[in-house]
Amino acid sequence: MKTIDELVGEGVSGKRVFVRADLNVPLDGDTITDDGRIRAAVPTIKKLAESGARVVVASHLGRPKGAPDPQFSLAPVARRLGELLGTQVAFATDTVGAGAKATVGETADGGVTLLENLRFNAGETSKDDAERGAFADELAALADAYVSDGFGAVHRKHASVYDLPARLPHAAGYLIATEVGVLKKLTEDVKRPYAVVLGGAKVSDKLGVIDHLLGKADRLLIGGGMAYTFLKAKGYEVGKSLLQEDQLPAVKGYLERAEELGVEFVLPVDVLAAPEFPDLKTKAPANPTAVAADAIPAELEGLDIGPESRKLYAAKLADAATVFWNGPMGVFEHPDFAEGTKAVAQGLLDSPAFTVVGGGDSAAAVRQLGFDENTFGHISTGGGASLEYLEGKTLPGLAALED
Ligand SMILES: Nc1ncnc2c1ncn2[C@@H]1O[C@H](COP(=O)(O)OP(=O)(O)O)[C@@H](O)[C@H]1O
Ligand SMILES: O=C(OP(=O)(O)O)[C@H](O)COP(=O)(O)O
Repeated sequence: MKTIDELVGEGVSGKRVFVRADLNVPLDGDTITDDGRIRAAVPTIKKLAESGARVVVASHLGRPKGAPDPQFSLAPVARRLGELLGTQVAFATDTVGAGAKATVGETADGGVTLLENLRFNAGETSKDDAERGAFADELAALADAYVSDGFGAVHRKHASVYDLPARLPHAAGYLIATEVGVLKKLTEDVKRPYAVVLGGAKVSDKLGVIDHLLGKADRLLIGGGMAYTFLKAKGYEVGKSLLQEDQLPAVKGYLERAEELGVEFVLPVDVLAAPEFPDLKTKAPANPTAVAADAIPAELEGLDIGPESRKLYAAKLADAATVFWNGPMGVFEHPDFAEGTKAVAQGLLDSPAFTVVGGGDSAAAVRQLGFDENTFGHISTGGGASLEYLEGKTLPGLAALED
């Protein structure tokens, strides 16, 4: 895999260099609520601009349906990127159309242009190779070289991630190198005890990784929406909590295998529950009740781990040597359900463990809850991508960079 330094060493001055970044940031209207992914993209863009390249940056944002949709425009991101780079970032109003061609054509040596959302084009995410390839051809016409730096999207077989590097001289950017370097350590020479904390809401995406982690980790701490499928698998009632009914047999299998292998599963002993999912806009008080995890009343929904579980999870992190954490412990966006996630973040800070936090929401949670991100070993910009890497899967966007 060629590095960006090698590419720059070959000379990029005056060349159009396409940077596939992951600038998929959370937005409230057109206000960016967490700019971590934009900041993570800066070193690569800066290096190329300082080397005289005409930098063409592209990303997806959210999941629009293959056509322009103003709520997913990257315009606010262009403004923020410009502030962070300390330069004007030209924004193309489309991705490969007349607007993009004109804006890229006007980009000076050392200048930066951001294209509009890649996913405004059906070809970007198409499952049809020819349709994706045709879109990749249009993207390739805008550039002379390609730098892959959108780690959060390298697990996607999308045109800009997978097909475009085959059409241009290509290299891996600084973010890809950092992310892969840290995750590699977790797959190769992990220091033990190795604890993995899993939570969040993308339950079916994440259950698969447990199968793999059973052979790697010493301890698995389960919280967030996925905890309830485990509690149910143990025969407990979970009321109105998030439940992945079809995964119950698999989860029962994980619990049995863990016992055979001597891997410790840590599940909540109590949860904070409420009759309704909280209003995340008004943040109106939700009046949660702490209830035992083996008897959640039928009319309640578990929305965070409870106070006893917070102590338990902190204790299980205190003597770990390595921790990987993906997914918040509760609906942290509402203050009534943020304490579990805070307790895990604090537990990691109090522990001597080398800590990797992965995932868009997990990283945002750490920052939004007031923690200094620099005190964590590594905050990954990719949730799904880091989990799939740890699973040992071939990530399309990384495979495409190999020659
Ligand atoms: N008990 C729960 N029930 C429903 N949603 C939950 C629960 N716990 C956490 N969540 C939600 O999970 C979301 C984050 O999940 P996910 O996208 O899987 O994490 P990440 O982006 O870090 O990989 C948050 O928006 C949070 O509100
Ligand atoms: O937010 C992302 O992934 P993550 O929530 O797994 O960290 C990436 O930008 C990928 O987005 P996608 O899951 O819509 O392909």
